[in-house]
Amino acid sequence: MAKKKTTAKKTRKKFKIPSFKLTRLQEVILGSALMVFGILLFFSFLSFIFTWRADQSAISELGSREVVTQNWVSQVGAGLGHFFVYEGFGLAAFSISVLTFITGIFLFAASRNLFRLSNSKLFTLWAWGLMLMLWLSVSLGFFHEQNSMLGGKVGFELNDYLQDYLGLLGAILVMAFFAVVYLVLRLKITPEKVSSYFSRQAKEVQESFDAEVNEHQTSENLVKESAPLTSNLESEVTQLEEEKSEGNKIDLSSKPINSDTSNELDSNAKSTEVKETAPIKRTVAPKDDNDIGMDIEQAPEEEEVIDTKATKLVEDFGEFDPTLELSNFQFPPIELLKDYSQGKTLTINEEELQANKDRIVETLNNYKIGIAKISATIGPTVTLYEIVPEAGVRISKIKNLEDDIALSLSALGIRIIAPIPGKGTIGIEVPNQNPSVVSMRSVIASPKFQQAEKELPIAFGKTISNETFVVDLAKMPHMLMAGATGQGKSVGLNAVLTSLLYSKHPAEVKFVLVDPKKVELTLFNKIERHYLAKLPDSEDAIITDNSKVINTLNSLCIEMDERYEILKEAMCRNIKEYNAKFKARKLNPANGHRFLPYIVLVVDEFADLIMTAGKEVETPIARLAQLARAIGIHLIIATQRPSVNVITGMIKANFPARVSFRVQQKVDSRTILDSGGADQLIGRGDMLYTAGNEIIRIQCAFVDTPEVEKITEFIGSQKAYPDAYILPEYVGEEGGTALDDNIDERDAKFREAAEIIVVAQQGSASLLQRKLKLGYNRAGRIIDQLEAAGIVGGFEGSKARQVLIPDLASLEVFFNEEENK
Ligand SMILES: Nc1ncnc2c1ncn2[C@@H]1O[C@H](COP(=O)(O)OP(=O)(O)OP(=O)(O)O)[C@@H](O)[C@H]1O
Repeated sequence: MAKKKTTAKKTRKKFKIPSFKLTRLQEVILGSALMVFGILLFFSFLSFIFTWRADQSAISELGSREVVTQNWVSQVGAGLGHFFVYEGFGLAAFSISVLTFITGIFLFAASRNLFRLSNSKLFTLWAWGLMLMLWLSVSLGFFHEQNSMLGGKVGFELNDYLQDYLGLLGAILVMAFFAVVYLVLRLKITPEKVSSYFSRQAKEVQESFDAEVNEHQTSENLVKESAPLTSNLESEVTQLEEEKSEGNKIDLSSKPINSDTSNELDSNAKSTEVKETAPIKRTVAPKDDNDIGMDIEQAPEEEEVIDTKATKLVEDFGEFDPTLELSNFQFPPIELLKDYSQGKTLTINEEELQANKDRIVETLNNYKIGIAKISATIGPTVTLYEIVPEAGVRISKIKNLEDDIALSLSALGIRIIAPIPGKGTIGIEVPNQNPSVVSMRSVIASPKFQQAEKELPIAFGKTISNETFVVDLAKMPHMLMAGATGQGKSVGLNAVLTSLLYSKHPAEVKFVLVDPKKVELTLFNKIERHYLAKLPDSEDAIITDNSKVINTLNSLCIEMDERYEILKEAMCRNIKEYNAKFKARKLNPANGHRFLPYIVLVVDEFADLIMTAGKEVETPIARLAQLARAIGIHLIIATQRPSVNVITGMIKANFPARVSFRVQQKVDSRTILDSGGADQLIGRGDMLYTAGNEIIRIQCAFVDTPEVEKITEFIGSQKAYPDAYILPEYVGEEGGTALDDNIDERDAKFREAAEIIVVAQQGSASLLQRKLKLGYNRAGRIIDQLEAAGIVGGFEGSKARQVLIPDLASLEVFFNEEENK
């Protein structure tokens, strides 16, 4: 599925429909011209059908004023008809007039808003329209004998050609095959759909038939049943009279005159009422005179309701497509990224390898460690030498000598892994003399990234064995990133963001960017209305002011709570399940359900933030980190100073994925990775990654500022949402307080809110949120104020509050009284 998606995406990237930029005036003029031309074509063709014989002789002389033609559009009509219908496609040529007319309307009526016909859709319309025309023309070619006009010359010739090679039967089969292809690809008609359509139709017919029959039967039964009742009575009365006259004693109780009949009548009436669930009844007759009969009643199987509302909605409208609003969004093409390797592959310097090997063997020999085998894996920046020590050498010995060996090899960036987990060998990583740059382009283009079946795929770079390293941010679920200044942290953050820009539609992911340095992430301003999220009323989506960060973090906490609430209501455990359910139209948007994009919070310079805001940021960050994974909020926090007062225990415990570029001291490395090694890195994107278990050395992909600029410009120049993704409003401690009925301190939208609540007779904050487009907090505060004013009742748990004012007129009276107080 995901593979299909990527291939589709690839084709979309490769094939670009040329976009002609016309001014609105040009569009109107061109649109009208095409509409007129379409109509002209239509009438030319139509009249050509009737007048072609009469005009045939004039065709060769067209152009001169003296020529008289019968065609309604005169010489032009005769010429067009001759060209398109006679010489061309026969009756199928009408498609051209229709397509031309539609294109005209599209341009004339400002297209997008009225007809939702984008350039690409128009292109598809033409392509399919022309193919259909060709098919029709060739198919009508079968009837050439009867009327040569039907398929036109093209239809006839192609049909003839097919028949020469395939015979009549073969040609018919081929045309039938193309018809099937058209139905399946264009109209999306599959055998399943056809059969489900017919079974639905059959069911409907059956139901209406049943209903009619039952109606009929009820009335008939009533008539029939009343007849035996009267005849029974009559016969019984005569019998009684006879018996009386005969002087016999009569036991009236033995013959309940009408109990049977009335029962039957009852049951008949009932059977029509409960038509669908009526049990199946039958009677087993007695075998002989001594036996008694038995009535058997069998309950019918309950009907399965397959046609639920959701499946019907999906059948009618297809799955919900979150990308529909920006359906023409084009992912940035790979060409925007620079290829730093310029086609060069990793070159192996034999001499360097040999020299390093000799030094390793010699150094280890100095410590009396014999080597049985040594092998090398060449990576982009470092080469891993894997050593199998001679039998009897204890690994702990090598581990203890780690620092000494590193010192003896005396090169920056040496890291000793003793043993390599799962291998039982010892690894020594030695930096290459000529490290190669891992370009972002190479990792984005790699199949590993393109085919990654991940929610939020991040292509970090390449591992030591030169494999592209792709991880899923959604699984991490949060990441800490550390590194001394100038070691590649900002490039790393850009690589993360670029990966997401190349893989996720704006509807699927939103970024909250916090950049106290004010310069690192500013480039992303251009994609504000596509990919960024911000607080309501804030001007810039990228947060550079530390005081605003607190509001944003708290707002994210509110978003988190809201998301949990709607997930609970939808009975989903996580965002993936929820979105799948929403796409399948099982959740009603009228109940506050919506497609939830992932939110990625990126904080650069976290140390700075902690220093200025301390607990105020730490608490919401820790809360988000603890709880936000299931509802699709993921945090990436970067810092230069990975000291314990910045990366506190609480934060560390909730960030299992850690990335470290080169740090100054071993202690920093320990703080971030819980082990040394990051102090031994060589910088320039050389990094260690851990998700809790083993530590992987990666060369981070390099993406330069101009590349990011090009990508953001490409995205920013496309049609965008009207605004950035708006986060819930958060009002700090200083905001209004609850239950104080101070008229002056009431919210500006108090009155409007009161009217909404009274009209709906439902005191719920979410109703206000929806109708007034407010944040959760503000809506909640208004509800509290409404309670204080006596318009709504008290909190009633999960139920909506009671509304104490019955209608708008009473509300008006209420406000008037309040004013006069
Ligand atoms: N992956 C990489 N490959 C090659 N060179 C890199 C890579 N990452 C960074 N560099 C080099 O290192 C320089 C500094 O990188 P970067 O700006 O990311 O550092 P930083 O850690 O963010 O520094 P600061 O914290 O001061 O902003 C870059 O300009 C680039 O030349």
